[in-house]
Amino acid sequence: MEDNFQSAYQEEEDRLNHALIEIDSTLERLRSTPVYTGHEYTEQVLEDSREQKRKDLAKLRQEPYFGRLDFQGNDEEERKALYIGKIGVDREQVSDRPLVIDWRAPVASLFYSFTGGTEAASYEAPEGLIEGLVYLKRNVVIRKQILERVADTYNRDSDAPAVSDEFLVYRLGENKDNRLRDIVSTIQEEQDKIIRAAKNTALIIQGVAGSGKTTVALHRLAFLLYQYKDQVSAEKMIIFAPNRMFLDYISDVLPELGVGNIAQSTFPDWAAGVLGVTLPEQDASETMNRWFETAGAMPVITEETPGRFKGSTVLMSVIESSIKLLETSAVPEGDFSPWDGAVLRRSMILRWHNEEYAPYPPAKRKERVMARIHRWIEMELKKSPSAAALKDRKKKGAAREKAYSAKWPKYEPLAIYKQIFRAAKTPEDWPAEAPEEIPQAVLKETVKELKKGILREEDLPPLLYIHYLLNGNEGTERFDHIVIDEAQDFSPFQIAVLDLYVKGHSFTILGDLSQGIHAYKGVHEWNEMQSLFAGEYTAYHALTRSYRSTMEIIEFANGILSAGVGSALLAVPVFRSGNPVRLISYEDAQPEPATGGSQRLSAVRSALSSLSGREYRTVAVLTRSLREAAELYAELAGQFEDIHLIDGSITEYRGGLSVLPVYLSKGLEFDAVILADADSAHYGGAAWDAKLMYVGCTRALHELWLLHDGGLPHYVQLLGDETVSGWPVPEGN
Ligand SMILES: Nc1ncnc2c1ncn2[C@@H]1O[C@H](COP(=O)(O)OP(=O)(O)OP(=O)(O)O)[C@@H](O)[C@H]1O
Repeated sequence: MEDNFQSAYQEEEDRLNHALIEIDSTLERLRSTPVYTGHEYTEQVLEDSREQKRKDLAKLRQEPYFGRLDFQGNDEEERKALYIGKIGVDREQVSDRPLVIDWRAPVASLFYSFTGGTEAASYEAPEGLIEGLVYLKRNVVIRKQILERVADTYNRDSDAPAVSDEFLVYRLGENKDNRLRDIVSTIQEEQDKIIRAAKNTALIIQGVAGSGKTTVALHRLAFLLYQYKDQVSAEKMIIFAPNRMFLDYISDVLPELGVGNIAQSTFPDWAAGVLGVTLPEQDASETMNRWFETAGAMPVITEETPGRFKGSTVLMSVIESSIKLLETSAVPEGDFSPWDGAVLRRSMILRWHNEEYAPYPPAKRKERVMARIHRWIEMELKKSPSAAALKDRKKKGAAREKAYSAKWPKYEPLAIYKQIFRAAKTPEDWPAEAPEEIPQAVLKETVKELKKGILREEDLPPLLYIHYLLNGNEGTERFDHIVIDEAQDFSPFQIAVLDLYVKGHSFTILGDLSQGIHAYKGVHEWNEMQSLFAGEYTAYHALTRSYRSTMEIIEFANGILSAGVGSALLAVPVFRSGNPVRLISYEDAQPEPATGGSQRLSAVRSALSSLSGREYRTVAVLTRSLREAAELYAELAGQFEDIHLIDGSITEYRGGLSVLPVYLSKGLEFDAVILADADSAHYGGAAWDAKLMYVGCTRALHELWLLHDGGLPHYVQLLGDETVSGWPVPEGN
């Protein structure tokens, strides 16, 4: 075995040295080719491709590839060793096998989809299905041109021809820094299917915590840009994520994959841009803080909860019919007369409005009709008998034209939204009552808030929809692809509106219903979103393996889900074992006795000292509410270095020690997590509380400690080997 390993290592080292020599000589030749600066188009294109290659090779020199796949197609005479890297590089002779194959190339899919066994494997190539045998799947770790590791995850000639998880487990065991990273060397089969799925489909992905949803979505964008180069461009893709700090956290992955310029935004920021309005900061919204503040504070959620109703397609239909009503009665009553003696019949104006300009959306239609009226006035003016009459008519005409225009409905989204809820004066020919589909409670609350000028996140999809119905999507280019992360917090209405701004329903929608802590506005079942699309335009995938946390943490978190939520969406761990989850009561005797402050504070301090003293790069203290996080941070700040409070306004994730409320930790991960206040006084018995605790626990990669006052919620269960109680015995005892 040792000998095999030595020879494999030697073989790869030789291959690496050859590859580096080849890369260097190509690079040198390209660098010595004079840069073309002339105006000849073909030469410019050639220069662009040379420049791209210079850049690719310079990047590739450090880490040319990460994998090797030995494959022999049924039609081929011998097996080939294919080296797979982040960037593909062809050899000088096009007929030669590429030096490095891009991980997104069709043949590279075998590296990910092959699951072992002796049977033939196949992949889809442009020329059709290619079948053959895989002989070897090998991971190589190269850092700064040095071969650090060689691991065979499959070898047809060995006794156990199954793909092993060993290399994956090694990768998962590493400590993480403060950024999400690419996973090209260890993409798993279930993830690969999503990454390579066809473009014009609304993909809906339910993935357990830590199943790689965010990571997969980013790799999928890189794949789409490669596979559909002529149809999509990075500038026309967008990622929606829950907050600006999260966007910062994921911001390194795409550049690592060689992809730039993809827009990243939160939904409110993007919506505000389209609507041309400025919104107040959403995150610290009073509702959220009120609900997250204490156990059991969450009201019962029904279809009449404002967030749920405003996110429903019922409101969408109400808006549609309201705008139709407005449109049919848009042309003011009576003929138009710019001055006495000149009359433009209403029937003519109606003809322009209802027939000639019918294809335009209402606001544009009004613009066209008014422009036509203006031209008519100018023609009429030419008939003026004298200069004095002309002057007088011009003045009168302008005033009456303005007055006539003012009689049209006000085609402005907020004004119409207010009118639909009857929070503003409605046109005379609208029914006096608000549409009966709007529940009374929603009506009352919305009217109150709109009158005070308060706009909430859930008001944005209706406003955008009104904007779209009035103006079309003129001025806003349609996206080639939209990614929605944490999609369980999105509403069907949001997706339906976004569908108006994307070509071919090209969506990647990812989320986890078990993490639906914003259920007062988000979806409760994926079908609410899937049913928006015709069957052939949508597909559903489930990711069930969790890659983030150790087995102990996953089993523990699964316990919370099944006992607290009754959910069947449990995570399957990768076999990576770590320390047991630790449950520590404030009363437990501490390794270092308290030095002032409450027992609780002293327990948090001890836990933090103990965990930050280990080799972990990121440690988080999670509280139930923002207020508690701020208070704890104030107590801890003087004692610990590199400690940060994360509140809703933070835009940059700095790593180190973080103190934050659980609901803001969604999507992030930390080497170690301390859940402060993991007791029933903070986490009540409701499913929602259990979900919140589940989110907190699943942020941990290697270590999870729960501190409590002795009263644990019913869903926190002491499992056999996966949990221990009390403080760890100090080293040396
Ligand atoms: N195939 C893989 N190989 C190595 N690491 C992986 C793989 N898939 C996921 N990971 C790692 O697992 C962790 C979780 O990934 P990610 O944050 O994308 O998951 P998620 O499903 O979005 O999680 P959550 O819903 O809990 O926020 C990351 O550290 C990621 O690098």
